[in-house]
Order: sequence, then C-alpha cells, then structure tokens
Amino acid sequence: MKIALLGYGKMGRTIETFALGRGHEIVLTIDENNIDLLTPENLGKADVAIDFSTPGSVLRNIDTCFAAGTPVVVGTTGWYGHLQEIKDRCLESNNSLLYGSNFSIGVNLFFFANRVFAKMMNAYPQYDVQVEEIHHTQKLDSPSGTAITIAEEILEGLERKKEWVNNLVGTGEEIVNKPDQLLIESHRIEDVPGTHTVIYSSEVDEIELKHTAHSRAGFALGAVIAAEWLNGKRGFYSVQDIFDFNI
Ligand SMILES: NC(=O)C1=CN([C@@H]2O[C@H](COP(=O)(O)OP(=O)(O)OC[C@H]3O[C@@H](n4cnc5c(N)ncnc54)[C@H](OP(=O)(O)O)[C@@H]3O)[C@@H](O)[C@H]2O)C=CC1
Ligand SMILES: O=C(O)C1=N[C@H](C(=O)O)C[C@H](O)C1
Repeated sequence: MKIALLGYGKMGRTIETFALGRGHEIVLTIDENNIDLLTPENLGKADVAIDFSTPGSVLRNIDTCFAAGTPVVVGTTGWYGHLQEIKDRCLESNNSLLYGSNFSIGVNLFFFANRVFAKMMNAYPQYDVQVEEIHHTQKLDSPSGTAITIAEEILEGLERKKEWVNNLVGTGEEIVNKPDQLLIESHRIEDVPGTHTVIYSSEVDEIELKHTAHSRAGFALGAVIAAEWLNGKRGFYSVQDIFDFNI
C-alpha cells in the first residue's frame, strides 16, 4: 500500500517504522514545515492517508483527503465536536474515513470491559465512578480522546451519571463534580505515553480497570492495521468497527 503520513511527529515517525516493516511504502510526509505539499494532487498518489497531526490542522487535512478521494485514518484527537459534520460530508461525497481515539488492541479490549462494567454497576449504587488519564506534557488536548470515549461509554451504560466534566490537575481551576457528573481527572507528567484508569469506589473497597501503554508501538501498529482494513472501502467508520470482541 502507498501511504501518506499527515503529521510526522512522535506518532507519524513510529507509524512509518511499522508501515515499512509490513511492506508498505511512504509516498508523502507532511508536517508544519512543508504544508504546501498537502494538495489533492499529491494525496491522490497514496492509497490511504494516516493523520496524526494536531487538533488545529486535522480538519483541513481531512478536507484535502476528501477533495483527493483518498481514504483517511484519523488518529488525531481534540476535534470530536465536529464529528457529525465530518461524517455527513464524508458520506455525501462518497469518501472514506476511519477515526479512533486509540488504535491499540489493549485499549480496545479495555473499552469493551468498560462498557460491560458500566451496565453491571447500575445494580450497585454504593459505587461512585471516576476516570483518570495521565499523558506527557506536550499533549495539546485534555481530556484525552481515549478518556472521552471511556466517559461517553460509561454515560451510555450507567444511568446515574448524566454528563462528564474535566479537571486538568495543577491548573488551579479544578471543580468539585456533582453526584450525577462523571469526573475525568487529567494529569500531565513528563514522558508518559498514555495511562487510563476507571475507578469504582465504595466505602468498603475500590475496583480499578487500568490500561498502561509502555510505548507508542501499540497505537502505531493499530493505525497501520486500520489503514490496511480501510483500503478499498467507502464509508465512515470508527476503530471499534475493526474489532469484534463479542462474547
Ligand atoms: N488515536 C491514537 O491511537 C493516538 C492518537 N494520538 C493523537 O495523535 C496526535 C499526534 O500526536 P503526536 O504524534 O504525539 O504529536 P506530535 O506533536 O509529536 O506530532 C504532531 C505532528 O503534526 C504536525 N503538524 C502540525 N501542523 C500540521 C499540519 N497543518 N498538517 C500536518 N501536520 C501538522 C507537527 O509538525 P511540526 O513537528 O513541524 O510542528 C508534528 O509533526 C495527537 O492529537 C494525539 O492525541 C496519539 C497517540 C495515539
Ligand atoms: O497524545 C497522545 O500521546 C495520546 N493521545 C490519544 C488520546 O488523546 O487519547 C491516545 C493515547 O492515549 C496517546
């Protein structure tokens, strides 16, 4: 497969290594310094584009992929307020896009367990629940996209929580959440690739579901697998369409 990498930072470079290792070719790499190369004509040379760029650039990158008719895998987070609008445009123009807040198999297994747990916990009102995420200090968005997915799936399953709220710890602007609000606590610590925890606590005990990424390898391999899956398909997909964990 011929791949265009939109965003050539920590993730773009790791994805390149995995893509080459699986026999693919990188035909275009875009970062802030060569943005003039991001044209429909150049993108048309790729079978698929993979975007791990920034919340401020991802929408324009998606538009250019749509103009080129090039399927795009979007790993960038921090743009989900525009999800419905992008989905509509993708389907109207007969394009293809697959997005995911987290492409690692481990986190997708974690998502499944989180959905099951949230529903189970309707019967146990003595437990309160909280989400915690820890990432490196260069991260531009908070809460993390993964934490948003986790929180929204808890809201879908657990009737006593109505909306999520976020505290970026250390800003001095932390709020105290109401009982029907699901708190996502964000921490920024040097060099942490990504740790997510769901904590159910009662007066007598605590249950934690926790995923710790040891490196970016799982995200990068998952993104290449997603690009292989999307190649040749039309439509709007999420990473959860790739994994089938039904039990
Ligand atoms: N879904 C998932 O599994 C994962 C998602 N992510 C998400 O991926 C994104 C990237 O993360 P990461 O690689 O760590 O970030 P980096 O900051 O390391 O890399 C971002 C890259 O985007 C480039 N960039 C800036 N503006 C543009 C533009 N207009 N067009 C194309 N590229 C641009 C930067 O260029 P320059 O260096 O020149 O500034 C840089 O190369 C984040 O949103 C992060 O949350 C991260 C890990 C896993
Ligand atoms: O910015 C990161 O690094 C990561 N971002 C994603 C997110 O926002 O959830 C995924 C992963 O946790 C790493």
